[in-house]
This record gives sequence, C-alpha cells and structure tokens, in this order.
Amino acid sequence: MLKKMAQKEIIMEQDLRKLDVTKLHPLSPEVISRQPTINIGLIGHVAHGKTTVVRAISGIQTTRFKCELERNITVKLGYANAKIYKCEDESCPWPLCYKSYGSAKEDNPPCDVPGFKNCKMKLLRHISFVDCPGHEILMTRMLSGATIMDGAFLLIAANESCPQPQTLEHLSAVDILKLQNLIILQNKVDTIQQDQARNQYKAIREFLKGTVAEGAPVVPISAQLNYNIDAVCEYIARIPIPKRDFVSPPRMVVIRSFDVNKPGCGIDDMKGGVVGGSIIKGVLKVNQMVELRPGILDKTADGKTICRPIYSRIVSLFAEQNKLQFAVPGGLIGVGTSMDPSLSRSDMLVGQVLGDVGTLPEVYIELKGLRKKSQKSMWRIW
Ligand SMILES: Nc1nc2c(ncn2[C@@H]2O[C@H](COP(=O)(O)OP(=O)(O)OP(=O)(O)O)[C@@H](O)[C@H]2O)c(=O)[nH]1
Repeated sequence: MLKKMAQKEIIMEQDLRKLDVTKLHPLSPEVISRQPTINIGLIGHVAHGKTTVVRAISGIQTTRFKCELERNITVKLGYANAKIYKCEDESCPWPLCYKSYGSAKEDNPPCDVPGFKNCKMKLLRHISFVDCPGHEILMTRMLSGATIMDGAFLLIAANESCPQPQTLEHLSAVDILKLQNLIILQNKVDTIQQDQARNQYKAIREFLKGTVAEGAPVVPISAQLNYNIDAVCEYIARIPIPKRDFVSPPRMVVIRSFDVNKPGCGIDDMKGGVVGGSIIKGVLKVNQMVELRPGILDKTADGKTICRPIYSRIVSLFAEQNKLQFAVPGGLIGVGTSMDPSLSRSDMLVGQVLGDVGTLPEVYIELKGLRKKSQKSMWRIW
C-alpha cells in the first residue's frame, strides 16, 4: 500500500491554474504522465492472443465478464492502459532498452537491464488498448472499437493456417476504414518450429498484399512467454502522434457508461453517473458544466419521440487509476459527473456525445431524404 502511494506521488501534478491549452501537446509531460494519448486496437481471429498481448504489455487482464470467463472468449470491448519507456543510455542493448509498464508507473523508473541498472528510463508514450472480441458474431463490437483507433495490432496465431475467417474480416474492416499504423503480431511462436514460423511469415506477407497492411511490420512474439514484447514496444513508440485539437470546445464520444454505486448504498455515499470514452477535441476540466446529447429519450402522449439533453457537472476525471484535473483528446478516460446514476447504468449512454453546454450539434429525430426519380433505390424516406 505504502509502495503504491509513493509511486502515485512520482507521476506529475496537474494544476488547472497553470493550464494553457494552447501550449499542450499529446506528449506534454503533465499529460502523458497521467493520461494515454493514443488508442491502439487489438484485432484478429478468436483466441489468437489479443487479451494475452494486452496483459503482456500493460500487466492488466482486460475486464472479464462472467459470460466471458465461462466461454473463454472476449465478448465486450476490453480496455487497458500502458506506458512505453526507453533506457536513456544509448548503449543499452536493443531491444531490451524498451520496456512497458502499467499506467500508474513513475515517469523515470530505473532500467532493469543488467549493466544499466543505474540508468533511468524515459517515458515515450502512454497508450490505451482497445481489445476487440474475435468471435464472428461480435463483429459490430469490433467495428465500434475501430472508430477510436489510431493504430492496431493484428494478431495471427502461428499454430494455425493464415488467414482464419476473422483475420480476414477484421483486416477488411480496418482496410475499409483506412486505418494506418498496423502492426502484425505473429503470436504463439513458442508452439512451432523455426521453419514453420518462416513459412507462415511468407503466407502472412502474401495475405497482406494489396491491403492497407501491405508494408506493415510482422513481429514474431509469444505473448504468453513475454518473448519479443520489447520489440513490440519499439514499434509502438514509432507510431506517429496523431494531430490533436486542444483548443476547440471539448467533445467526447461515450463508449461506456456505468452506475458505480453498490446495491443498498446510502444516499449520502451515492456517486453520480460515470461515462467513459475518448475526447475527439478540446480539453475537459474538473468542475466544468457539461451537456450530453441526445440525452434522455422519451415519447409524448401522441407517440412522438422527444430528447432532453442532460446537464451535469464534472466531479472527477480518471485515466484508469490516475486522477486527472484535465483530460485531453486521445486515450480513454472516465468522467465522474453529478448526474442521476440511473441514467448511466449498464452502458445506457453509449453513443451519446458530451461537451461544453450549448456547443453540441442539433439533435434530429427524423431523417428526410429527397427521392430522385432516376435513383429510387438510393434514397429512403423515413
Ligand atoms: N502457447 C501460447 N499460448 C498463448 C499465447 N498467447 C495466448 N495464448 C493462449 O491462447 C488462448 C487465447 O488467448 P486470448 O488472449 O484469450 O485470445 P483472444 O484473441 O483475446 O481471444 P478472443 O478475444 O476471445 O477472440 C489462451 O488460452 C492463451 O493462454 C502464446 O504466445 N503462446
């Protein structure tokens, strides 16, 4: 416990009084010390090792729901954050000089490579993983995760022929979305011989031809044995930082929402609704008033749908266990609000947009299309 507290104090303080959003950058030390600023997706066929890779890099087993444990497959999107470091001594041997830790790790931990233990490591990136289900019936969940990815790992198990059905489907999906920064992880190499790995490497290269991943690196790893994970860290550090807009009014897409109160919790201990997601632009601050749209959906007596925006105050901001005073675009954050928690329970606010009061787009409850005579099938009137 003491150790954990000491560690917390070593990550940088955020001070709202000194905040100047025009000077922020996704690699500003006061930002990446606490919050991830890049989202990396984990895609690929069922059981090829996506969740195991996330655990190898972040030290975190993405949430397992009861049904997932029973079926041993990922059902919901999983989330975990990690920090990527490099030894400050240039003579530290490659790839051992790269290392990853969980999100709460101090910013300059000592290097653990023998002979370099007196050297410090430098924090290069703070990332969020979005662990997608590999099962065919869960393709829509994979697609909703893909909307926030800045790059992705495509997992291919070395002990199966390539491509398997969801390897193909997931690659097609990111191909259509034109997702850049793909890294192919040839996983489970501990289960095969070297020549089999080489042959499969050729098959993978063939499979990638003509796709968005044609020139992508193919890295042989064993996620279970932590083999070559340091090389993967180097590839993560090479992903270019996406351009982010820090100065516009903030806007966040909600991809999770919860009621964090335990059943039977007293009114005085009750916490407001929590929403999780990724900020698209702008900076959210603790104590700021926000609006969620479309908000509460209702029907009038004559059956018409009406939407009432939810107005609320931000009471806390979190990136995993790291408390934030402000949150920037990029990695996944949790926003604690003063709203009635029954509004946010069980992902009820997924798909809503959160932002500054009065700055969010209009809500439309009807879509009208114009039908051109010659293009009857192209337009539908709702
Ligand atoms: N031998 C070996 N087994 C591995 C390796 N990586 C993962 N596994 C095993 O493969 C199985 C599936 O791993 P997961 O990480 O759950 O696979 P997944 O792709 O996340 O599965 P879904 O999300 O359900 O599609 C587990 O039993 C892991 O222990 C590896 O490098 N070597």
